[in-house]
Amino acid sequence: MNKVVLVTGANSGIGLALCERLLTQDTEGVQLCLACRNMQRAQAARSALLASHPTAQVALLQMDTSSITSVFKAAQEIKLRYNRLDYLYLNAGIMPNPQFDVTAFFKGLFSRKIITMFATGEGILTQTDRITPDGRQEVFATNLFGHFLLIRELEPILCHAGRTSQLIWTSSSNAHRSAFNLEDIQHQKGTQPYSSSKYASDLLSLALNTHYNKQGLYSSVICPGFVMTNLTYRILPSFPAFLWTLLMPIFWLIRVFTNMFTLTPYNGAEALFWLFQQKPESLDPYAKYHSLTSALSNNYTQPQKMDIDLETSEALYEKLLQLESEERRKVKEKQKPSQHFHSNRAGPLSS
Ligand SMILES: NC(=O)C1=CN([C@@H]2O[C@H](COP(=O)(O)OP(=O)(O)OC[C@H]3O[C@@H](n4cnc5c(N)ncnc54)[C@H](OP(=O)(O)O)[C@@H]3O)[C@@H](O)[C@H]2O)C=CC1
Ligand SMILES: CC(C)CCC[C@@H](C)[C@H]1CC[C@H]2C3=C(CC[C@]12C)[C@@]1(C)CCC(=O)C[C@@H]1CC3
Repeated sequence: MNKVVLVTGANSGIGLALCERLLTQDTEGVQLCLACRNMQRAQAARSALLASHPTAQVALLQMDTSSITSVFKAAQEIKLRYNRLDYLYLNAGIMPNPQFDVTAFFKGLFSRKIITMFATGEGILTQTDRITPDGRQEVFATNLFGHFLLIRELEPILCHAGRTSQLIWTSSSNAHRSAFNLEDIQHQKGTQPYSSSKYASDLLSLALNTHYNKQGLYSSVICPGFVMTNLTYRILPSFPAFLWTLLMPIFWLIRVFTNMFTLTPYNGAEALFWLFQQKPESLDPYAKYHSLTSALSNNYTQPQKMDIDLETSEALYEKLLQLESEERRKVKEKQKPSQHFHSNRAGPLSS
């Protein structure tokens, strides 16, 4: 039977490269669903995939992970379209208003931390977050919470007796414990919402394994390395695309010192693709699976233990469940006046 695979943020970068790789491996064997916020960009991605794989099954779904209503609506639509979901790639992500600290970068160049700086971006990047119309921090809502709600809504088609399903998070080497605070999970106070959201996804993946493995649902985390995509181009907005291209020889040279410079979306998608081929029961819930590219341009996937613990992951999970209840309550409140007219119809969010 065809595997049903849903990818969020599938219209560009690493998400799109993953779709291309999945179809190249087995065009007829997968039913792809590209979940994107912008349908024009989604259409363009679908056309590109069909151009190289004309017989492939590629469906589109509108979903903005930063919007609670959009996530609930998309989840309803998914449950109508599919009665099983084998792989859910939680890949959509943003790093808004990045600020690149040039002084810290030059200091880093002459310090012992130079390799870590290039591999993780640690110490040289901050961001200014925004508030969504739902009143949540945008980075938290987009990268983490929208995905959490989606998983919770899709539980009936992800958890099936006698078979397994996989959740696969695109995390980052930029995920740091120091950027995350259990008392401020949305990162309202700090200047590293991106790092915080990615560390939270590492923790959440562990908690999801704790709560769902017995129902056949497994969660894993990957790091794509440093990849040239829309997200990274925006880090230096005054830097035109051709200058990035001119820097490529330097980046290839850096690969000699860190294999995290995967650079292309194809290479960055290596671990996402590798996990597709693994038995989920054999995976380590404490490991982050890294896409790596050697100096000779060979791609491979390597697990690395994450700096996470069960207690913090459970505490985060509890807080997310609380936020989820709040959101469900708000949605029910909004639905109340119309219930008067549709009293016998179960609403899409009645679960
Ligand atoms: N590039 C890198 O070096 C690294 C990237 N990552 C992670 O990889 C993932 C993919 O990013 P990458 O391919 O690099 O960058 P891209 O910007 O190319 O891809 C991000 C994707 O997420 C989508 N997206 C953003 N916000 C939303 C939203 N609110 N709702 C739905 N979709 C949304 C984007 O859609 P749209 O086109 O409409 O903006 C786009 O399709 C992200 O999670 C990122 O954090 C992790 C480590 C390193
Ligand atoms: C010569 C200079 C202009 C080179 C500047 C390089 C930096 C902009 C990059 C070096 C390491 C990169 C990196 C990221 C962003 C860009 C760098 C800081 C990420 C933080 C992007 C998002 C991630 O999730 C992890 C990346 C780690 C490495």
